Amino acid sequence: MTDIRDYLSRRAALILEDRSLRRENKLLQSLTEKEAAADRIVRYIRAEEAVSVWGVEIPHLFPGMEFLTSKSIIDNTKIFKIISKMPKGALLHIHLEATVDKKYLLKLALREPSLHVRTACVVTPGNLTTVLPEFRPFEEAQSSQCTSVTNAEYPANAWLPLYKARASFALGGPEGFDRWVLRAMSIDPAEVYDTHNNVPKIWQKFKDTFSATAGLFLYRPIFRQYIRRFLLELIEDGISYAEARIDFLPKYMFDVDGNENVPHREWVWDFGQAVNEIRTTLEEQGRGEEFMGAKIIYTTIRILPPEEIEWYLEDCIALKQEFPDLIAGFDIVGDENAGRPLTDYIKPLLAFKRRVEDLGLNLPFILHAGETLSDGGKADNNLYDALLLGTKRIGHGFSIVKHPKLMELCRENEIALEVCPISNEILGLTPSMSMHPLPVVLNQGVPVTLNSDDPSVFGAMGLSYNYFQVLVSSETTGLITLAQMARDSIKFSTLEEAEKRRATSVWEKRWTEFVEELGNGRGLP
Ligand SMILES: O=c1[nH]cnc2c1ncn2[C@@H]1O[C@H](CO)[C@@H](O)[C@H]1O
Repeated sequence: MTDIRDYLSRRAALILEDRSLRRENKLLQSLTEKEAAADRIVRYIRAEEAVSVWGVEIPHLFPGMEFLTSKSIIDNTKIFKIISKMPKGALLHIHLEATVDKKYLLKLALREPSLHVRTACVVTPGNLTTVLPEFRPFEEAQSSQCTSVTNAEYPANAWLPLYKARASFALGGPEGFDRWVLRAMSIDPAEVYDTHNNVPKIWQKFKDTFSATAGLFLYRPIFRQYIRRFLLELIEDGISYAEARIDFLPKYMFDVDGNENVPHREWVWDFGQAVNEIRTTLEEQGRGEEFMGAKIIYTTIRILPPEEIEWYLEDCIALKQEFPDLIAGFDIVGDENAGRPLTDYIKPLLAFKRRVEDLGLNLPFILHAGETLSDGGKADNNLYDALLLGTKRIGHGFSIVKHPKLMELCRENEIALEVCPISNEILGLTPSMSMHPLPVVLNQGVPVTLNSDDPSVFGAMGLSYNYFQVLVSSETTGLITLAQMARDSIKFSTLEEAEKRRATSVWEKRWTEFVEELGNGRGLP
């Protein structure tokens, strides 16, 4: 092979062969002119911004770098503005407790006179960043001789009315109180990249954000408004359907009377009500096509002793029977490195599978697995169990690239990965998107959907930031790859076939409008 033309054609053939498993390959062979133009435009702008935005040496920037230090830069890029307008299909991996903007959540809380707050010790300048607020409602205001958690006389764990504790907060007044609470409910760059820069430490902080939020989230008047806001936030970012994981480990939430007595069926009921209301509102505005609804993936946490999981599995089945359109599947969540592996639960999980089959329910496992750096450890091995248990999709599957056989299984049996790029970076699995295993998975032809996991904790609202990080960190990946993932998000959802057809055709219509706008320049920032 010494002839240059011969060399170049063999080179092109080799590249084509190398990429032949990629799922967008078929699409690429049959692009409309407008799609091809939109793809070229995005590639052009990306290349230009790789130099003008990300080519700066001091401070060292690069596309796909740490999210929290680059977010304000991302916000101002043309690529981000374009991606924000793209229709995204379905969002299949999101933990409801970590979705709604925390400032909005705090605003909701401050409107609730029955809410109280407490801390495990006096809050001081020295412990401000580590002491967590805990919230809960009481029917009658609780009184204490002391009105402030910052007062040296504050008795540990004494409940104070929220508005009093806020007004009397000595470390910056009400604004200081808000800063303290918001900080406890989210993660900041100094924690991710400095004080908590490894997996166990950042998981500790991550779990604290859920503890700080729990008392607000699990208060019914807030819960109801929270779900509405969650749905509106999705729709705002071009997402038309979601399967949200909810942690059902607490058996009750607090009701408006301050009693902890609202059972799970009421949570699901409230969720369904919110979905219906948002649907009606959008239909009234002539925007009905933007929203196909939302479902719940029932989850419990991998700290649960195996003998206790049966109650939750039965609970999940009962909820599915009562709300067949709202319960999408079952999962066990939490830190896979620290918590129990799936093997601890095999017996009850197999029994659940049999029960579900006998009852003729459509209630699949949709399991977290392989969200880890380990190779052959218990968290990595969860992948074997998730697949053997017949998981419909895999939550994360970060470590699957170490297992060619498992990738083959996912490809052959069409088991999609729910990839959460920003989550993986912030939770310490990769220093940047350039090191993320996503390209390996894509090149192996494994179906992938992109997801946000815990957007309000990571400060990455919607899906656009995750789409952005993926698009800018690979030159193979283009707009058409993202389109494939968006299509796949509908295909691998638990929607019924007829609903999928409808969702896909609406998506196609919005996609066509999107590429046309890009092609004719109107959609350009
Ligand atoms: O990326 C994740 N992997 C595993 N568990 C998670 C992740 N994000 C959130 N949670 C867990 O989900 C529960 C709330 O639904 C929380 O317990 C949180 O730790």
